[in-house]
Amino acid sequence: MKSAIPSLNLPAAPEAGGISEVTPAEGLRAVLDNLDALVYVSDLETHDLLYMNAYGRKIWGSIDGRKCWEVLQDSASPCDFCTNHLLIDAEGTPSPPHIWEFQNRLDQRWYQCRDQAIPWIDGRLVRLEIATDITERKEMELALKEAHEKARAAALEDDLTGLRNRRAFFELGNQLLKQSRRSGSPLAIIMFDLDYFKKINDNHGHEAGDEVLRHIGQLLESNVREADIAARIGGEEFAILLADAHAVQASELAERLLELMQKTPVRYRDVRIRPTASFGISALHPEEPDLKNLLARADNAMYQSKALGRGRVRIKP
Ligand SMILES: Nc1nc2c(ncn2[C@@H]2O[C@H](COP(=O)(O)OP(=O)(O)OP(=O)(O)O)[C@@H](O)[C@H]2O)c(=O)[nH]1
Repeated sequence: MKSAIPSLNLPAAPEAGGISEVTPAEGLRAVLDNLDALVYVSDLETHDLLYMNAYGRKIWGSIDGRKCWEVLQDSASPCDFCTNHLLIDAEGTPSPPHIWEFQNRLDQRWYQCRDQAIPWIDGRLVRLEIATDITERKEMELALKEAHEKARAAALEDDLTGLRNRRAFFELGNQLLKQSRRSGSPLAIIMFDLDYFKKINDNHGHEAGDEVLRHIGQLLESNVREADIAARIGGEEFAILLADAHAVQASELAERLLELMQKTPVRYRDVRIRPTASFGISALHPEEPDLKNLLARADNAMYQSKALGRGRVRIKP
């Protein structure tokens, strides 16, 4: 006895009497309805759903007289991410399959979709989508990406103050410097070192010193703009890169920080500590090779502040 559809390897149907013969359509339906993937066909223009296999109907329900965006997305209009326009070229001939990944709004699962324009049984071109659930892989990828971003953020942050660390200062600072050179906008730097910090540690303990450093971190966080880069670049050394600013603006900010250090003492147990710092300011030269150079000038100015008695601001143009 021969099978009715040998290419589908279906069981042979009896030729006469008994059970009716298996048609090619039934055979294809058996294959499509047992696939572990969504398969659907919709009209490229009207978005009417013409076919959806059992996998899809089980998740998204019946397709009768409904559009793909109603069934698959519960939307009131075509999806803004619809790929129909990518499936045929300007002459109206089918383009190569378009493969993409997205998260379905209704079941919140991730799918890899393979979209293609194919000739339908009545001759018109229609959209065929085959979508495979890739949620587990996607979740693993997203978790890995998140862990990677967290690790990177931690590697660029100073644990004690929450400011950028030295590495981040140079990494981000050099980017900002290049950007400023390209756009021709000014860039200024403030560098400061706390005065007689060793005495704070010696007199009140290391924990009190840490509290002072944290306090300085908060002062910087609340006084620099989003575009600026504030960092702790050494034990009691800080630097701020000020985007789109000249030395005079940097100097004004430094004076304000010095004043705030005096006005808002650090409370540690029963003592109030009023730290001061020596500030050095500089600004980007048109031919500045890198951030190291700019920082070296600010460092030089900072040492002048120390030499002149500390608790002051010096500019080295
Ligand atoms: N509490 C605390 N102290 C630190 C930290 N990092 C560095 N220090 C201390 O900072 C002090 C720096 O001392 P010095 O380099 O002599 O400088 P200074 O006492 O501030 O004196 P001048 O800079 O000359 O005004 C040292 O005692 C370091 O141990 C830190 O993370 N926490």
